[in-house]
Amino acid sequence: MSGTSPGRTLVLASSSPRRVQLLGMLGLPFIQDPSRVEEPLPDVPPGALDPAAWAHRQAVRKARDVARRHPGALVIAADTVVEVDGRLLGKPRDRAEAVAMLAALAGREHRVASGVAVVDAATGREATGTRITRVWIRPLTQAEIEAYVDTGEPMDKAGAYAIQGIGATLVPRIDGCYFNVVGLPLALLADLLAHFDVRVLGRGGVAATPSGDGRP
Ligand SMILES: Cc1cn([C@H]2C[C@H](O)[C@@H](COP(=O)(O)OP(=O)(O)OP(=O)(O)O)O2)c(=O)[nH]c1=O
Repeated sequence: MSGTSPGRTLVLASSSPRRVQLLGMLGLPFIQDPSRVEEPLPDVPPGALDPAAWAHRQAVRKARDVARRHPGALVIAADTVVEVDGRLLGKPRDRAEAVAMLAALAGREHRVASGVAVVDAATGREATGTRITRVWIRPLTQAEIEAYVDTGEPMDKAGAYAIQGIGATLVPRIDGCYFNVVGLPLALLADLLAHFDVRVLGRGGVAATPSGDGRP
């Protein structure tokens, strides 16, 4: 068992199978306990919400919520939103919304913002951060959009696509962390965990030192 201090429980505050899989890749033992406190995106004019600030706020809310149930644990939460033309896109509510989101993203670049929060339930100490990845989606015909929505893949994904699935065929290019798009930026997470002396590669393997609160 690499990394965690003896007796320290790591809790992933997420219902996302992608986040479970990504955290599992790091080889740190953890348990899953999803939070239900995520706020719906408010209906505000374009540009009114900063995507990274929104994702950060939701990640902190989720982590604090679950930390209350796990005294002594280190709790990890994340949140992911897509931003295009100053509008934030979460998960589509229905098929029509998924089609509209994909039409808005087709043939251009957009941004994916994820916030990550690690909360020490024993002390209340928090390490948090955000990452933004630029993603290009190729031009799509209406028939392609409908066919993609028919696969069912878009429905539980921010922006109505999954870069890790069939959606990979829509994305010719990204600039930034791939794992950020899937929902859990692993390089950032490793830096945040190091603030609590949890090291993916063992002592000295992660650059950050366990000082400061890790805020961006
Ligand atoms: C853009 C994109 C998003 N997503 C997913 C990641 C997130 O699971 C989801 C965004 O929704 P979130 O609200 O961030 O997360 P969630 O509700 O799925 O899970 P939880 O709050 O319990 O942690 O979109 C992909 O899987 N692939 C992609 O390419």
